[in-house]
Amino acid sequence: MIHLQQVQKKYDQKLILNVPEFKLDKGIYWIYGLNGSGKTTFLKIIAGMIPFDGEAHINTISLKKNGVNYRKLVSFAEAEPVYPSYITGRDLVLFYQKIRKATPSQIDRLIAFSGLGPHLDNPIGTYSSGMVKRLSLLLAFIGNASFILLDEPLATLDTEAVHALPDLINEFRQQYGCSFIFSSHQPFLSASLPIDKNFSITDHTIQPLL
Ligand SMILES: Nc1ncnc2c1ncn2[C@@H]1O[C@H](COP(=O)(O)OP(=O)(O)OP(=O)(O)O)[C@@H](O)[C@H]1O
Repeated sequence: MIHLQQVQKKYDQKLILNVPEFKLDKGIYWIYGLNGSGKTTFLKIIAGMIPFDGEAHINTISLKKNGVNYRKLVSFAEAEPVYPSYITGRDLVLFYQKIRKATPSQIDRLIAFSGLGPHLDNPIGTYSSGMVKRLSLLLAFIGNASFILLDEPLATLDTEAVHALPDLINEFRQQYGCSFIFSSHQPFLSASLPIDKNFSITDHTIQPLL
């Protein structure tokens, strides 16, 4: 379970998010919101990637008191991922595999999903934007995170990858018990997945959509 308490985020004294209390059990969740409403900020707070006021727990582990163990429970794929141009896709995959203790069979499955096999030994600077996006999704799924956060996961993906992603999500949900939170403006995923609850970010806070 994710539990946020008294969370506030400001940039330059400007309030972006104010979430007094937020709880999320296992499941698949969708976050809507206009451009600039705070979806990415919200996901980055849960991922432990940006400073904020308040507290976040996953399964009783505190981000602020035990950040190392907290971050083992959560994985995040950026909307617009950027990597150093000179390292290869395989460098990153092997790094993630090592630190997240992923099995070779899981890595093989994710490389197959990504379709990047023939390109993995090339520097990321030679990848197209869709290939970089596929790599970022591959990396987010490595290991056994309790929550996988996908920010605009369909952006720049071709139709083949768009159709492969729901299968991967369902597989990881069943095989590893992963939960997912998406932010997306594109409706395809919500039609292809059993979404447990939709949320909307408006007026700096997050509310369930009825
Ligand atoms: N590093 C930053 N410095 C200053 N302001 C920021 C920063 N990051 C985000 N913001 C501001 O915070 C607000 C929320 O941004 P965020 O990226 O979370 O929105 P979003 O809902 O994900 O938008 P989009 O749908 O366009 O991706 C915006 O007003 C944005 O300008």
